[in-house]
This record gives sequence, C-alpha cells and structure tokens, in this order.
Amino acid sequence: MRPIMVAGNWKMHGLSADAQHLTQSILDAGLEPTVPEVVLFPPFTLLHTVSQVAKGTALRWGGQNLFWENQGAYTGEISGSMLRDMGCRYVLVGHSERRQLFGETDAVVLRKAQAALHTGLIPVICVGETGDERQEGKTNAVLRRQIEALTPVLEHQGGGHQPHLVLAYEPVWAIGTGLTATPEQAEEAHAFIRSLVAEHTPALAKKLLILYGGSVKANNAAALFAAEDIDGGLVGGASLQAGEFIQICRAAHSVGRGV
Ligand SMILES: O=C(CO)COP(=O)(O)O
Repeated sequence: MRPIMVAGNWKMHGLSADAQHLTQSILDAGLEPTVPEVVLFPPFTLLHTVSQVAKGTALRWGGQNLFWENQGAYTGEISGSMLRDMGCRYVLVGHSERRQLFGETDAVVLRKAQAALHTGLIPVICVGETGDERQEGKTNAVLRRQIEALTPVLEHQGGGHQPHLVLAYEPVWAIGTGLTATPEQAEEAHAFIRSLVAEHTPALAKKLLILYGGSVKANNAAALFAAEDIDGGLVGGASLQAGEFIQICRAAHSVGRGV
C-alpha cells in the first residue's frame, strides 16, 4: 500500500508572522505524526521560519523551485544544496505557474529534477494539461509528452524502497479556479500517468506517489483521496488557512494508508 501525502504550496504568500502562525497551528492540531506525510512549501524567505518552528517534528518542508547549478554567478537563483541547508527534504519542480509564467520547458523541468535528486532532495514534479488542451482532447497526449520527458529520472528509480520522487497531477484549469477535477476525472488521469510510468519502470509505477492538485478543499479532499491512484494532495489556496488545511490532512488520515 502506498503512503499518503498532503503538501501545502503557499506560492508567493506570507510574511514571517504568518508562517510562524500557520506552521504552529498545524503542529498544534496534533495530527498523527506520519499519516499523512505533511509537507509545507513556503516561499524561500520563509523557509527559515518554518524550519525553526517545525524542526524535530514529523512536519516536512521544501522549496517551490530550484536552479540546476549548485553555485555561481546566477543572480536571484537558489540551488538544491541551499535548500538542503535550510533543512528541506522536498522541492517542487515544473509547477504549471513556472511552466506558463516563467517559460520552463520539459527540458528545464528534467534538468531541475536531476539537480534535485543529485543534491538529495525529493522532487515533486508537476504535470497537467490546460483547459484548452482538455477541450481539444489532448489531455493524454500532453501528459505523455510531460512524463516521457522525465524518462532519464524515472529510469533511475524503482529499486527496493520508497522512490525518491513524487509526481503531482495538476490540471491547469483547476488551479485557483474553484473548478476541481471530479474524483473520476482525476483518477482517470492518475491511472493514465501510472500506466505511462509502468511502460518504462514497472517497479516504480506501483510505488510512486501521484498527488492531485487543483482546488483541493476540506469538502472535496476525502472523495479525491479515496480514489485508487490518488496518493494525496498538493494544496494551494486552502493551505493558507490553517483550519482548512488541517481538515484536508484529517481527510487523508481517514483514508488509512500508513507509511
Ligand atoms: O497549484 C496548486 C498547488 O500547487 C493548486 O492551487 P489551488 O489549490 O489554489 O487550486
């Protein structure tokens, strides 16, 4: 049985006091330590605050992005080893906002995923189609292109233990719009993604966590997480509200998939 994970992507939100309060509220909720695995993705400027509040607990944190070089004259960029230095275990790679607003191509996403693995971070790699692509019947073709671009990192996984890589299916039309994919739509995409991974690395496909992201809320989380191929959520807006995020974590816990 695959474990379940709930991740909060704070995007470009929050100042130190907000991060302190949100992180502390999640800890105060007394969630079961490891079911689900709960991961926070604050902006870089808040990683230190989150790490100070959460260190020594089961709560994990990560960066929202990284650059593939380890150091050098790359003004404004952050490397994997810098994230490790902040105590990060995870990093988001290829979020649709990075792809759409900052021109990240499949090749860039691959390079970043490789850099993350190289520095010992677990990349949470995001894929998903736009609304237009779905309407034109291109969802599976887009997912195939995005997953096949990741072949070099997928091929290196699949050994005996839990993979050092997580995928997130985030249909762009469902992000920040309140238009959640139905559990059936999400499950169909997740099962398809898993079958694509199985074409290359069958052992990995069974163990790989595939999170769903796109308007996950307290009132729809349980139905999404109950689906066979959905292994948790990558939560945007609702992760900024402690009560809502804690309820989403509880919904994941109630699905009952332990580590
Ligand atoms: O992009 C997302 C998480 O990475 C989803 O955002 P929303 O939950 O706000 O739709």
